[in-house]
Amino acid sequence: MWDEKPKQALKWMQKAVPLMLQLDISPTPYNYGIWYEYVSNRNKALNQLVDETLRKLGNIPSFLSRDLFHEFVLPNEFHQNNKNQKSVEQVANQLEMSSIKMGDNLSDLNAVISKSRTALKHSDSPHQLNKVIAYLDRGSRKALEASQKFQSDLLTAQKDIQQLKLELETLKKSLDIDPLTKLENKTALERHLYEHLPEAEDDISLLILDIDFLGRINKDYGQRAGTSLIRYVAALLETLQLEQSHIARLEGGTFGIMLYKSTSEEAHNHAEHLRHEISQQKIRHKQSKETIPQVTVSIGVATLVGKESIESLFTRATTQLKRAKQQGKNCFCFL
Ligand SMILES: Nc1nc2c(ncn2[C@@H]2O[C@H](COP(=O)(O)OP(=O)(O)OP(=O)(O)O)[C@@H](O)[C@H]2O)c(=O)[nH]1
Repeated sequence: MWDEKPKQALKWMQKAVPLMLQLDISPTPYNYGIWYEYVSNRNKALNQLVDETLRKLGNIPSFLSRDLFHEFVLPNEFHQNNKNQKSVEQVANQLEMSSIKMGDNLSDLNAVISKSRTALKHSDSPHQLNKVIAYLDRGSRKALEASQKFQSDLLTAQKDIQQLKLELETLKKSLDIDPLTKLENKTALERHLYEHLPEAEDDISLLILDIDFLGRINKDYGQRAGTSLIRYVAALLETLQLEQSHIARLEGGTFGIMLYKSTSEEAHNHAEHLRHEISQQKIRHKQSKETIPQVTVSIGVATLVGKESIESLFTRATTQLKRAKQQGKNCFCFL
């Protein structure tokens, strides 16, 4: 996508934008990049993935746009600047050098063996035979040393590869974690929802839970107290977590809870359970030791229906949360 002529670039852009509008694709920088590349039709793997995802899900989820963009659209130079990419390249280069050396040493050993064979045909005295044996001995010892060195290079490469794998895993995880509460973030929750979508049979629910009057708590007790409260609620939600569920902090004092393999009735019961448990907490302000007036939450619940999109599920749960707030808070609403 980086070195075509302006006329060609304009042509592709003019093709990409109407297609995005037609398919109702959000106009994000990631999506522009992906659809530009898509209409250029030069990356079969990308086009296949996009077509398949559209067929299955009806749109391209935001986390997937990001992944596709990084995998297919970013220029190679970017990847080469990437630290992990560089480390992998280094390991591959070292392995390549070791294997070339090992190849050379094996060819040397082959030459020694073949020369020894020829010499053997003409060796009719113990003295000559001794010379051939000594020659073979030297050759095989050299090959043995080379193979030991190769083995140790392989072990080092294995260690480096394991380390890189760990680093990548940690990096991947950190992208999905909310630093404030250590719960997962919205991207991770969306990922879980999309993962469960193919087998969903109206048994996925989304609860959006929001701490009531957080602004007032911030004002009365200070921002730090408000933030501690967010962490407190996060920890409590984790302890009350159902087995088949995922919890994430979406933003501020708002959390998303996805329940899978549970009926809408179970989702309503869980929402009520969470609301009740939180309202029963006696929370003290750390500095003044004063008990904070009852902390409550409002919850919006929506259960996935038919071929509904995740975006629509979020919208419906948010609408229900708004209703709960309007109905006086400390309650849950569903549709
Ligand atoms: N302490 C703290 N406050 C935050 C954080 N993120 C957002 N907020 C605050 O949370 C408050 C949320 O305000 P609103 O959405 O108006 O809601 P509210 O005051 O909780 O009132 P209701 O939701 O209507 O009950 C705002 O004052 C934000 O500044 C955070 O990380 N820490």
